[in-house]
Amino acid sequence: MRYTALLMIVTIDGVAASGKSSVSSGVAQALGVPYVSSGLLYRAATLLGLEASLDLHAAPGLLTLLGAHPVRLEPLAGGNRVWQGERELTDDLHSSRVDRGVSVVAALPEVREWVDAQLRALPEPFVAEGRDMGTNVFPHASHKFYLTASARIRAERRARERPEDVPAIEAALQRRDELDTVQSAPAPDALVIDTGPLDLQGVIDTILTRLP
Ligand SMILES: Nc1ncnc2c1ncn2[C@@H]1O[C@H](COP(=O)(O)OP(=O)(O)O)[C@@H](O)[C@H]1O
Ligand SMILES: Nc1ccn([C@H]2C[C@H](O)[C@@H](COP(=O)(O)OP(=O)(O)O)O2)c(=O)n1
Repeated sequence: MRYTALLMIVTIDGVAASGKSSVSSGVAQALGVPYVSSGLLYRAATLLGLEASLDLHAAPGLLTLLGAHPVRLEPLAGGNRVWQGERELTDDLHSSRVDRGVSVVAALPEVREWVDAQLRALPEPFVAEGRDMGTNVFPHASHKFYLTASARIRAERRARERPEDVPAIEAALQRRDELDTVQSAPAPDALVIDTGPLDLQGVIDTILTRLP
């Protein structure tokens, strides 16, 4: 573990499927700290809302559900896990159904407050990834990064994890980029990295060389 990682928050934001969680996991493992995948909490709220047949545009029903059956994020360096009581939700959070609904849920200010409160309660140090880690949730973070890549490249990468073909995934990513625009601006002090020409280790190394 790097000694200097002991009191740091590193934020890695970016667009959908730009590599945030894979890169954060690699950086966190190199630093010997956990990483925190904020999108999983938005995905968990979406999954539970869908399972309960709730209107995803209506915050009160969702918050009542989340209050009655609390969700817990387990921020491990190798991969985050999400629990609702004894039930592990992790494997159900990356379906196309959740992909389609999550931007609607993430646009609700009350749900954003629910997520932010859980994130701010986590003990430092960690690497946090999402859309607004460097702008809204941890503006005081010591090191901030923002990942981009073209929609086609992101769709090609994600096609390896989803049953749909590349054009369908690309269209869905572009739709979600638009819906997520409000909370997805890079922090002014973030280093923007185009991951298109880089492999995963290349992105991780680009970040690690900028950390103390
Ligand atoms: N630079 C890269 N080069 C090639 N594949 C990548 C790169 N970054 C991420 N990937 C792959 O792209 C997919 C999406 O990455 P992921 O980390 O899930 O993105 P995000 O968390 O931004 O949605 C994964 O299969 C991952 O292994
Ligand atoms: N800090 C965050 C993290 C995610 N979100 C929203 C935006 C995304 O559409 C969903 C899911 O995010 P996640 O990072 O898990 O998904 P992608 O891998 O980027 O497709 O949640 C957000 O609004 N703010």
